[in-house]
Amino acid sequence: MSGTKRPGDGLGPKAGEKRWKRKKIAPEIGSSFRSTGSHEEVLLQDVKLLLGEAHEPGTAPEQFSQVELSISMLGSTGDGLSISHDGTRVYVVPFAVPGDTVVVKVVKNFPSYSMTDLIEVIKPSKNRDDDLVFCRYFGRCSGCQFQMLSGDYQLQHKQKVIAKAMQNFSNLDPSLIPPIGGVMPSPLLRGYRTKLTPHFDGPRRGGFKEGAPVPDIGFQLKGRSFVLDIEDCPIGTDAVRDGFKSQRTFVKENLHTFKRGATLLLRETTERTFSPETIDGREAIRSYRDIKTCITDSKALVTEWIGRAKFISPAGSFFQNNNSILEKFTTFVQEQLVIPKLAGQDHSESYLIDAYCGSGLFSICCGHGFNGIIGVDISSQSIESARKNATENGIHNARFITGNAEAIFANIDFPPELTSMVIDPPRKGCDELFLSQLLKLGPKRLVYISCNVHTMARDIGWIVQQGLGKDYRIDKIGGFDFFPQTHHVEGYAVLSKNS
Ligand SMILES: C[S@@+](CC[C@H](N)C(=O)[O-])C[C@H]1O[C@@H](n2cnc3c(N)ncnc32)[C@H](O)[C@@H]1O
Repeated sequence: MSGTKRPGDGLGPKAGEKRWKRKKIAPEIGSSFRSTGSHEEVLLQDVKLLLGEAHEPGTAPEQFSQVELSISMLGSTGDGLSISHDGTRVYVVPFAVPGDTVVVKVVKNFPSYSMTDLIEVIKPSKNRDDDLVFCRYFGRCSGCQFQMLSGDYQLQHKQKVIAKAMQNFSNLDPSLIPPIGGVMPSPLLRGYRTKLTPHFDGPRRGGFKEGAPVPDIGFQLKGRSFVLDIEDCPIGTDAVRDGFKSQRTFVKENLHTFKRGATLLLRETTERTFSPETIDGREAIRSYRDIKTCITDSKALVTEWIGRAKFISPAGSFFQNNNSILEKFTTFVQEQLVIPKLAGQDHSESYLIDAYCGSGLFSICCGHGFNGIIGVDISSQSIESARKNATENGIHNARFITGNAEAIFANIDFPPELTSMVIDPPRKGCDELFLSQLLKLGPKRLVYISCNVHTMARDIGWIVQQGLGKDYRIDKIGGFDFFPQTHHVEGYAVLSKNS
């Protein structure tokens, strides 16, 4: 990519693609609010870090002007960041790496930073390796940000993102934050996503007429509000990629049946057939064969295996979508759930709370050996799957309830000193009602899992602060690379209640 001027061909929008994605106005530096962990808020923390606390925003560059910049930092939102020569403004440059010298076009100005399109890399960083890029849409699609970076570089960056999240969003004294652990790699760096949801826009009213041109079908163009036509996504598993191709054909052939734009569901399902093997007449390790296909009906059931655990759930319901890492991940979570005092002992006297349990991932993969389990999720469909999946996988002492996460506290009769709790909320994190009831109950061990390390930092900061650092201490923080090639990271934090 370096040294080549290719506007509209991998480095920026095509001619005419001027529409800037309409976004909520980003809160500016110094405003106070309960953090939401939004993209804008995270970006602003990085801007603040680069500019320092005391600064007067400098004059904004002219919109659509071109500027040459040196990239000094990779931000937590996955964009390269550069500071202006006078130190008063940050430029946000997609697909840029620290050490790159680039030419950018200014697209939109905010008081302290400017959003840009990358026009040209004139001197590539030693950290950039464009030969690693494996997708022809990279540089225009908003899905991946890091294909030009090695796997190790991505992991180290994500570890820094978690550290910065703790520093900027937890409100904790640094002495209360343990060193951030390394980010565990994903066995697959591409071809890992078991679910993709490409989409297309439709006419404002009246539906697609017979013979109407086929709309672009794909993912959002980076920094714009419209769809980039994508024929294939190599981040998806083979089954999902095949499904993508046939769904594109289906839409083209049946366009007139769509009243408006739509999101297509592509979700992998696995049919596993075992061939029993016997040694000396006794059944031994069973070999199996998997046939993987793509389901597109959100109500149809899909099957997924994690080690020996089998999960069946509706295709449209939530499930972690990098299967290749889930066995390693759930084994890790299981180890963290052991109450330290009980380590090495039979922990049949201990109990598990699975908050935001979905279709039962942690209750089932980590729940063997617990004396009792209770899970909660707002989705009745997921709870129905959790109940069936638990029974099918030999977990017979679990109860699952449908409701807001805090509803679980009225149903718990476990002794808190023998109770571990896994908390895996959606991106927005937990609300204070849930957290305050959690503190009141005081389970001995907490394992917080999140796909948004910023709301995770906010919530565990709150838990620790409420007890003035005396109730809960943070034992471990780190991450798993659920989403290689993207800026996302799955974070975890392990907390113990002081006795
Ligand atoms: C990140 S997913 C985790 C699901 C599950 N632990 C897993 O790993 O498969 C978050 C889950 O929280 C549920 N959820 C969202 N808001 C909730 C709320 N207010 N109370 C309870 N569950 C909620 C969603 O239905 C979803 O299943």
